[in-house]
Amino acid sequence: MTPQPPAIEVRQLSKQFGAAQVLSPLDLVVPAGSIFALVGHNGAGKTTLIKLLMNILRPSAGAATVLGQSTTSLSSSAFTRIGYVSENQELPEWMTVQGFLDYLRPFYPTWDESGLLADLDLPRDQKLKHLSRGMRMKALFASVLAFHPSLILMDEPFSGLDPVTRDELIQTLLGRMSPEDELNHRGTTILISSHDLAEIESFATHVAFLHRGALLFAEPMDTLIARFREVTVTLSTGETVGANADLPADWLSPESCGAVLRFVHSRADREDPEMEVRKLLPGIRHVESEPMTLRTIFLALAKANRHQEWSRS
Ligand SMILES: Nc1ncnc2c1ncn2[C@@H]1O[C@H](COP(=O)(O)OP(=O)(O)OP(=O)(O)O)[C@@H](O)[C@H]1O
Repeated sequence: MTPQPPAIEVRQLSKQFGAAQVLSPLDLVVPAGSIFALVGHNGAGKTTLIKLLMNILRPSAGAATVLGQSTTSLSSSAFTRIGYVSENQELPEWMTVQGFLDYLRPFYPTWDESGLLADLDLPRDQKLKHLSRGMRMKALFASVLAFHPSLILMDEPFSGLDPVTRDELIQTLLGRMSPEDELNHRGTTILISSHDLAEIESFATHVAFLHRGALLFAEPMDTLIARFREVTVTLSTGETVGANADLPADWLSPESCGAVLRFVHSRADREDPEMEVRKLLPGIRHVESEPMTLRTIFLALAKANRHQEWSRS
């Protein structure tokens, strides 16, 4: 089987607004068929990256392709294969939900909205301007899922939604993704930015972490989860780890209090953390290492980066 080209390929893409460098030159590959999560603090550059991919913004330097076409020259037929959902999207407020779908239908040869309004429990005759936040997001999902896009870019689609609505949207999204077929045509690719890390961890296949406009990592979710462990070391009575101890760089945010040392191991896939600790530190009484969630990994990385930035300044 021939390998599929990536759904998105970004090469040294950067963005400046005036003198402010909002995205540093970054490289990113989003495999076809993946559900790729983009995470990062407020202001990290997630929306800017998604807007560059949609050609809503022009890059300051570098280039990107989506579905094999350069973002700066996306054809109208490419847009019939790309869905875009953003929390801040403007809608034709005067239209009803059904009127909105009727308006969009002629633009998309692959349109099929059957069952969508029922699945999303959307009132077809209600005007968009009278919809609640959750209902608006459902209407947007319906308008995108109806044309079966090959690629969906989603910017914070779950922000401010209650857990039931979020779950309904995720189930509808996953239920309507096209699977890989017998000819090895990859199914739908989703790039999604979100602060809802527990939700993201439950269904994303890949994750990229943007920090102040720089890409810290991008990798499959399972390798990321395998890489990180929270380690607690209890030393024998009388032993301590000094504040200036020379600990490995991949032991993040080490904190010691008396005979207890805690840190986050960021390369636990390479070496068993318990064995490594026993080799490097004398007088160990007990070592415990716990798996981490995407949320706790994100918090540990944020803390480690903050610490690095402070110690550089
Ligand atoms: N048009 C603009 N002009 C100037 N600065 C901008 C513009 N758009 C975004 N920025 C700045 O770019 C940075 C990145 O913003 P962006 O919206 O991409 O971040 P984000 O990661 O999506 O944040 P959030 O999670 O809060 O949505 C911010 O510092 C923002 O103030």
